[in-house]
Amino acid sequence: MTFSTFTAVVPAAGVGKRMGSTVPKQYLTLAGKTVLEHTLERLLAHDAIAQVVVAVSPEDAWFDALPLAADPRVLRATGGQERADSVLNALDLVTSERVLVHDAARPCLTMKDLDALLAASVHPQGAILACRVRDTMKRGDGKGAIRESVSRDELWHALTPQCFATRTLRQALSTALSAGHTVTDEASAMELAGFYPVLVEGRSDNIKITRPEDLALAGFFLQQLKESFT
Ligand SMILES: Nc1ccn([C@@H]2O[C@H](COP(=O)(O)OP(=O)(O)OP(=O)(O)O)[C@@H](O)[C@H]2O)c(=O)n1
Ligand SMILES: C[C@](O)(CO)[C@H](O)COP(=O)(O)O
Repeated sequence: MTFSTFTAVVPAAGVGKRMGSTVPKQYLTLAGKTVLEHTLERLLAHDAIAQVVVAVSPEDAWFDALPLAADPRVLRATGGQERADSVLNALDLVTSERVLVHDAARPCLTMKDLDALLAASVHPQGAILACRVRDTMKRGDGKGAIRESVSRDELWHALTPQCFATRTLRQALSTALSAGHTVTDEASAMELAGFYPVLVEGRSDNIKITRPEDLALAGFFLQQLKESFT
């Protein structure tokens, strides 16, 4: 399948509080390179991705040392206070009509999932990779006990990449942030603006490295993907 060209925005300005490492998690080493390098290589391997804008903290001393930072397809933007601020800053450098946003901390994206998302990106309201929740779901009462069971039939984990018309996403994020909303993914901003992005079922091993145990898990998944990856 051939696609028009996209820019990818990669928010990489987080400090990784939940990871608890001294080096931000996107610069931890995984199978011989940094998490961020794995992520960038996977995006740049796709023919439809012409450029990647990486949002990096102004204090970041690691990014410019990566060989990929000198790649003409890679641009550096200034990260912000929250993930959504970083994405909005990066969008200022995006000139393509459509953009996809992918966490620096998700290094196990497959080409097949990226293909599926880009194929769905013709949807005018946008599209995101997501996977169905597996376990029985409970709502807590806020005091440590169960209030009720919740049907899992309509519940999904929001993954990245998430793909939208650049102008619409910029407007949606900017409006949501100005109104003081907490926006943890791009789809949330689009929802607040009245859009209904499509859910594209992706692989559950496209994990976000969030806690210390996730690093070894991502290493295992990357090894498995290397053996089966097309
Ligand atoms: N101000 C921020 C915060 C996060 N991110 C990026 O957004 C992605 C997903 O966020 P998350 O996992 O929450 O990363 P951190 O904010 O680094 O983690 P924590 O919340 O544990 O501090 C990461 O690639 C992270 O670098 C960013 O670009 N700018
Ligand atoms: C964008 C994201 O990866 C989707 O799951 C997520 O929202 C990042 O933020 P979080 O604070 O780790 O939920």
